[in-house]
Amino acid sequence: MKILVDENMPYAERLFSRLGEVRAVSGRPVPPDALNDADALMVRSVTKVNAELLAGTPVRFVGTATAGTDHVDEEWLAQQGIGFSAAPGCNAIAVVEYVFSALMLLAERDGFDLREKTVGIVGVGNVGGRLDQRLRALGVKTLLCDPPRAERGDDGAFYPLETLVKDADVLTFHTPLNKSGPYQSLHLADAELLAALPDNRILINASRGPVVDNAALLQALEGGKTLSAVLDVWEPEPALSLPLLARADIGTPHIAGYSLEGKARGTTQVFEAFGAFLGEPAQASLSELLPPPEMASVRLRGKLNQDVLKRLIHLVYDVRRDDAPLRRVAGEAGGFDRLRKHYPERREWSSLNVVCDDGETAALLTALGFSASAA
Ligand SMILES: NC(=O)C1=CN([C@@H]2O[C@H](COP(=O)(O)OP(=O)(O)OC[C@H]3O[C@@H](n4cnc5c(N)ncnc54)[C@H](O)[C@@H]3O)[C@@H](O)[C@H]2O)C=CC1
Ligand SMILES: O=C(O)C(=O)[C@H](O)COP(=O)(O)O
Repeated sequence: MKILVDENMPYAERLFSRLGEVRAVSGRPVPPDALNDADALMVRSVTKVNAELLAGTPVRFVGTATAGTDHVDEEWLAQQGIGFSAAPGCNAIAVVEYVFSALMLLAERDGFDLREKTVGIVGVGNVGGRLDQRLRALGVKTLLCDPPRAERGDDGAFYPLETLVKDADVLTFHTPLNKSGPYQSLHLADAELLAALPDNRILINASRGPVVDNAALLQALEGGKTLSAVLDVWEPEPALSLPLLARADIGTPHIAGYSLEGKARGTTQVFEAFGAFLGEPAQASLSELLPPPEMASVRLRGKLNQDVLKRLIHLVYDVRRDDAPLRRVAGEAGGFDRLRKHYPERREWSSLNVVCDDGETAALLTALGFSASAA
């Protein structure tokens, strides 16, 4: 059994070698000769998986250690009888913490209290749903837009996108990239939506670049639109628009989901799915894989206010850490991918044990996702 894994998939060699012979290769592009004798292929979002890549190869299973699947032609794989698994929700917490990190930064810069803002969440699945929970735990009002869920009759109040455009101070996109169909999300934020957005709003895209029409956004910003833009994903990648990056308030190289925990969950989820495909139960736990965090514990005195929360959030992950390097290298060939490939360790809030002298603070931090206790 020969298993090809993307070289940027942490722990893949260690886990998949329990099931076969592993070879780690580049994902953009996958060396074509590597596919000639591969039985399985484990990719990340940078690899387009389709007939062009796999026709005529012996590959029988494809796993992607990602939540998004727009890089995979699932219909073609099914037609060919090739097994497939993604890793739904693996990095949702990381994306939520990215959004919080960005909002805390803008709140400090522009002098607002997040609890006085309304956050509109477009796409309320693994990411959007967790973001909603944490924002509400903090006392922030949210407005949710998810037509597929609304039409399924899921619990909760769902609003049309127009309502969020009109009433939300922050518009944050967490949909898959649907290029067509009833729930098309390609250019969901288009010139018309941008024109309808009142001044001084915040737009966040940590889903897929083309969910926001990047040319229309640049045109709006160049035309004097007062809008703060937080962009983790770009149209196109990796050759993003440098003028748009220059206008973005925060710009990062598609790393919102790049916590170590998120990446490790991605690998373990596809490892377990491949084991099930082979009929060989395979299990892996994060605790056997993850190293101890660099910063494990802090003591917190008194009540939690926004400033203290911001400092705690930025202690674990500060989005400026990823914004500055992108601005430095975005114009260089290969710069975008290099930052992603050599991504420094980043942990999730749960890795920080916060010992509080106030019980309410400990309870709130726990609800937000930190490991908190009162002592
Ligand atoms: N920047 C990054 O590093 C990451 C980006 N992503 C992207 O974010 C997307 C969302 O991630 P998850 O929440 O894990 O996916 P998910 O599949 O759990 O949730 C997506 C939600 O969007 C809704 N939706 C679909 N079409 C919609 C539309 N046109 N308008 C509004 N809602 C719509 C779905 O009903 C679903 O509830 C992924 O598909 C992926 O493309 C995910 C993880 C990391
Ligand atoms: O899971 C997803 O969907 C993502 O967007 C990933 O964070 C993308 O990471 P790579 O697979 O491109 O490393």
